[in-house]
Amino acid sequence: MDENDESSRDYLDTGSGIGLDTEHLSLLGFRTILWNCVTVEPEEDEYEQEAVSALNVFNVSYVITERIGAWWSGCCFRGKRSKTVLDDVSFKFPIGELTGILGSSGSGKTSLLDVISCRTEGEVRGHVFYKKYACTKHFMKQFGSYVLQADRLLPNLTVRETLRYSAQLRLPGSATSGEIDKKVAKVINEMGLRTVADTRIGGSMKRGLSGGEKRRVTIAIQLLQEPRILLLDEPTSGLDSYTARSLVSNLADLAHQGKAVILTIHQPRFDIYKLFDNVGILSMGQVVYYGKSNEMVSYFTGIGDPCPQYANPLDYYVDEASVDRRNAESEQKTSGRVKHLISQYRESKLHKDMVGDIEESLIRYLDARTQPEFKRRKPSYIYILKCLVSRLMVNLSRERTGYLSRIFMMVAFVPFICIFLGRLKDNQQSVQDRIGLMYQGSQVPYFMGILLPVALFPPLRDLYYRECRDGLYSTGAFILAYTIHVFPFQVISSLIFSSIVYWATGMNPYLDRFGIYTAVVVIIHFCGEIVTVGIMGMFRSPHVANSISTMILACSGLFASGMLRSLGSMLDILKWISWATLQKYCSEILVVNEFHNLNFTCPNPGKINPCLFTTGDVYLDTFYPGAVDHMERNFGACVGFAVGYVVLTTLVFKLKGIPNLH
Ligand SMILES: Nc1ncnc2c1ncn2[C@@H]1O[C@H](COP(=O)(O)OP(=O)(O)OP(=O)(O)O)[C@@H](O)[C@H]1O
Repeated sequence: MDENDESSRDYLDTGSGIGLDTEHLSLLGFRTILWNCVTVEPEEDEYEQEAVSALNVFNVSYVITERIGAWWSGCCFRGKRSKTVLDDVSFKFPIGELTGILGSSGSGKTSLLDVISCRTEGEVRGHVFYKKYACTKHFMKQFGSYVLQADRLLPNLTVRETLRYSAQLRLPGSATSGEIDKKVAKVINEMGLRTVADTRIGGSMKRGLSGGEKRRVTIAIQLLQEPRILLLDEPTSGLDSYTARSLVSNLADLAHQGKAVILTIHQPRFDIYKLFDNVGILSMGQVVYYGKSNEMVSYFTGIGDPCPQYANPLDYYVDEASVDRRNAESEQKTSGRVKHLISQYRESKLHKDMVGDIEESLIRYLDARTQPEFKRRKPSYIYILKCLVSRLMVNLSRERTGYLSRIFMMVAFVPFICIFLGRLKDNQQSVQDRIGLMYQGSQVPYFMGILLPVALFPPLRDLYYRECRDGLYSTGAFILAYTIHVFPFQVISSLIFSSIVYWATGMNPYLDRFGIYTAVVVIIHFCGEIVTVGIMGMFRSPHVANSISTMILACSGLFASGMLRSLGSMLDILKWISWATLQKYCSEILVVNEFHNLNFTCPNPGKINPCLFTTGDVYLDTFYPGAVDHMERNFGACVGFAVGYVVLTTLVFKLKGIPNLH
């Protein structure tokens, strides 16, 4: 799904609004709501001042299409089936209050947050509006924040650095360094991170923050842009009960400062329950209870299901709302009970009053509907690029293994090449040795270019997915920043590699030829990395990217280099394909660079060991005819490939879109 595809919430945002007014209440069931797009800042409007203002979710259903059977069966109708994830649910989330959404696994909690934040993958019906504003993707990007279940943070940055870089990307371009620092200090205090502000985040290999502190950092990042709506998917998962309580208490404080804070949670302790202003219990995509937390027990008691003494009400009622699927009999029994609870809630005064309230708000929303002007003054492209490059550099500089492997991994291959080939001579056998050496020169840098991103790119990609979804920067800026940050390392490692291999094996001893060899190694190394990154935009698994990229390298080495088999004797189709490979051009450059103007000795001319190649040019005329005259063309093609791969990688990431991360 395209991140910028506003039409995915088409039920909210098309048309002119002509003819829709309060008399059209009968239209409450319709799918498309319209508004006039005028430029009003939310604070400036009296509608904003009203105590009834809230985030409203009205009659929302969410249906996804899931594939069944083998992957190829998805292309015909029979291979798919629809699943109703949320079925006609309504909520009124008051501003300034903390709401907990509970339910057993698969009850639709995360899906509800997905719908509110416009991150859905299926068909959504119903209305989501905040005061008089439709909650479109644009609106949510500007005024809402969604804290996902997983913390996607760079492990080598400190808390302060993480927040500082995020602030640079999030705050208006006009924000000064002092303002950014102030903002960062504020959220550090708000989330209770003062004592760990200068501690590294840490990762699986190197310990840093605790799980609870990482959650706080993730939330703090979202607070930087002062959202009005804060959604959190299981913020307490994996935390001990004390840490979970203190986190929820923080969230309650934030809500009471005037935000609508909604979090999903599995089974909170009683002291967490007391922190919620409102509680919603979902089951099978429907609502079992939604209302004030302190009225929940009396509601259930009223419908004949009192909470046993000493039981935690949330535990008890979430259990009551769960379906036991261990066997058919218990499934039938428990699902009957849950259906009864759902229908009782739908018939309850509590639900009817809330729906009545939302309908009233909907009429007012329809009358006053408008959208705030989306005029977030983003930082300039150059500023964003500088910030991204700087963050990548700092992150890499803190990771010794990654940093050293960027410089020395290719060099580790040098001894094998030198020991295997030894020092080149100028006899007939050295023709074969030279070809072997050129082949290594065209393969090793590419292969090393594959290995590095397989290990180092995935966490950066995850961070990009989150930040790009939050609208902080474009795909192009990310790929360019990545390219800029790896390029110096590629030049350095290629230079070390070529300096040793070139002089130790005794290739053509001219500085200009050494320069050409090095330049080709840099280009090949660069292309190997960027192609792999592009494939990782297509496939989530780094191992798949590794395999595909290695296969591309092996195949193009086979039929495009001319070093394993003469190009002239190959099938025409393979010859044509070879024109579309980097290997063809860089191999020609390497071979000409080494063989042109080279003389070979011929010990017994005309007798045994017939002298096939008296000079390197004879070899070139035989196997690479015309290559000497194509040096500029071939160089141009290699540079073109490098630039083309960057563009292609950006396109792949853009077209593939951002997966629905949780
Ligand atoms: N994009 C999707 N594709 C397939 N199934 C989906 C999708 N989104 C939601 N579902 C299904 O909808 C149901 C509700 O999922 P959801 O993630 O909202 O549940 P949840 O209550 O958050 O569960 P948990 O507590 O385990 O995270 C599940 O059965 C899930 O498999």
